[in-house]
Amino acid sequence: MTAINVTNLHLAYPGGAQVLTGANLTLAEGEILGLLGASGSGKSTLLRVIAGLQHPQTGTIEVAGVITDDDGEHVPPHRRNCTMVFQDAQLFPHRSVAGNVAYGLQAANVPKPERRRRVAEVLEMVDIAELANRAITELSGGQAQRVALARCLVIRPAVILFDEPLSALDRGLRQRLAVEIRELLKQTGTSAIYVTHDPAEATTVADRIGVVEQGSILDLGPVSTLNIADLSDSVASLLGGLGEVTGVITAVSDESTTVEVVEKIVVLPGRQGGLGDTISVNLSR
Ligand SMILES: Nc1ncnc2c1ncn2[C@@H]1O[C@H](COP(=O)(O)OP(=O)(O)OP(=O)(O)O)[C@@H](O)[C@H]1O
Repeated sequence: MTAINVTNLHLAYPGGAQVLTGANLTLAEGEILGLLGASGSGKSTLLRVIAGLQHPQTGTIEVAGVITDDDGEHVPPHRRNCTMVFQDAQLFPHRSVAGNVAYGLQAANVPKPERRRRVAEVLEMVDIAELANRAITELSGGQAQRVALARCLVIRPAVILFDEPLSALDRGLRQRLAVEIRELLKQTGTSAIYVTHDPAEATTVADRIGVVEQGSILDLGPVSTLNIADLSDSVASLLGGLGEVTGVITAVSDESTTVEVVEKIVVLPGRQGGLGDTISVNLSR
């Protein structure tokens, strides 16, 4: 079974340009897709459509084996086997941390003892057990995103849709949380689409990278085989720009090497050096 199947999606805002023009996407069970794209390319729109918060004009969407959109028929958001994490967390300000996390279980009439057990378990997983009774207004940005993630994980959805969840946080925290989010998704077998502007974050979290361009989704394939030399200029620029650059390696694995060049991030295929090494990269073709 596939986690998500999107076929030939079209969407235009009233009075606006066509945003999605025949977008196709397949996400395997347990897979994480990192989605990049220029500002205004339609990344948020795509996630909102998959979540059921907006309806496409035409096209078919299937989430965890269930058709959710087809020919004017739409399954409401709360009946889809997917949830969404937003940039600004969107927590309920009048509920405590535990109250926010319990919300989805209450709505699903999960009995109180099981609710308590599952909330405690997931707060432990995202490493904020000690914040259970804390007011939402007293949380840092990073803590708020941990609560938002816990609120999704607790209902055990097949798919989580992330819309720039870490972009309000500073780079160091962003890299750390990106690693944790990947671990949690893999540990729970949850599939995900992860929208971000930051290519380093995308390659840290995702198995595969896609780009939203001109209304459709371009699949760049697995992170381990990403090669900037194969990409068009517009896509390469999303991954860090062109030309000769020198920078410091900030993340390295057998699959990819991330180089930070002042405020620019470049992702290279394979292992190209050690953490903290200075490296020169020629991105011209
Ligand atoms: N409610 C709306 N009404 C009209 N146009 C909209 C609406 N929401 C988004 N748009 C337009 O649709 C296009 C796609 O927007 P969307 O927010 O999906 O892009 P995005 O890739 O997520 O952008 P960003 O990276 O800046 O968040 C943009 O041109 C935007 O101005």
